[in-house]
Amino acid sequence: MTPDVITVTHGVVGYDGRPVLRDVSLTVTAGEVVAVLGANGSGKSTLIRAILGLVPLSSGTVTLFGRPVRRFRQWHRVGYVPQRLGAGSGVPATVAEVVAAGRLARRGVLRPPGRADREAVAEALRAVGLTDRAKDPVSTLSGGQQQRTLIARALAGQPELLILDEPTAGVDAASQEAFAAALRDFTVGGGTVLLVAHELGPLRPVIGRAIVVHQGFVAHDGAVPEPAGHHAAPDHDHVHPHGPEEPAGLWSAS
Ligand SMILES: Nc1ncnc2c1ncn2[C@@H]1O[C@H](COP(=O)(O)OP(=O)(O)OP(=O)(O)O)[C@@H](O)[C@H]1O
Repeated sequence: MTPDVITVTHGVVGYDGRPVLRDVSLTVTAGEVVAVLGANGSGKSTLIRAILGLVPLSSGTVTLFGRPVRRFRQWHRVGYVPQRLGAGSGVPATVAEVVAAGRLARRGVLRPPGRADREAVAEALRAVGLTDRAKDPVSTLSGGQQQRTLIARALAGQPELLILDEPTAGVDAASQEAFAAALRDFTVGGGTVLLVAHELGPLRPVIGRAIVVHQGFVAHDGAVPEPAGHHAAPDHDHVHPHGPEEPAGLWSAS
């Protein structure tokens, strides 16, 4: 049996007493690439942050690699790319330095980087197509390239699970393609991915399953739904996971 990497069981999360996730259950198993979809404010980032133990559940449970997230200590097994961090703004660090920071959880701050660290950084830069920019200050990169730098930083830690919050939002097409290729390599190596997305674009072929969050519940868990405008396609399988009040346009009803 494929081991469970993430489980959420009847997860409830609220801010200031206002419920955001009302009753969410899901399981992600090793080697899956799962997209979390849903309208703005539906709770996608909150779900990701609850999975990482960054926001507390008011009820329910989360496990990572079979351990309750509260007691999870093996953070080197997880790579996290938060939403719109902005690696570059005002930071004089080079691309290679930012990516090398992704090794810290593995080697600790006191030990100087060794050959394995240097190789992991080089491999992560290659995976996202930024090898030729390694020595450039991050601030000189485009927004998409900065986002790729953050993804490389997560990859450099050689995690088993990658969690990414809107990794391709506002990212140029070339960076989206590079990211899709990096994800494919990561999963070929046995990695598991959970990512939040608004539009899948070039990521679409890499995604194996979609979870649609709607009004604090999982409205759909299964095949990747087609976005609006694809209903006439001959292979359209009529997956309509959205609720009746969901605004049209993202994963719209026909
Ligand atoms: N730290 C917080 N404190 C209070 N309310 C919050 C906090 N974080 C998020 N919220 C609220 O919770 C709801 C869900 O937010 P969340 O960021 O999880 O949604 P999302 O689906 O990721 O949205 P988007 O697609 O716009 O990024 C929103 O109404 C948001 O305003």
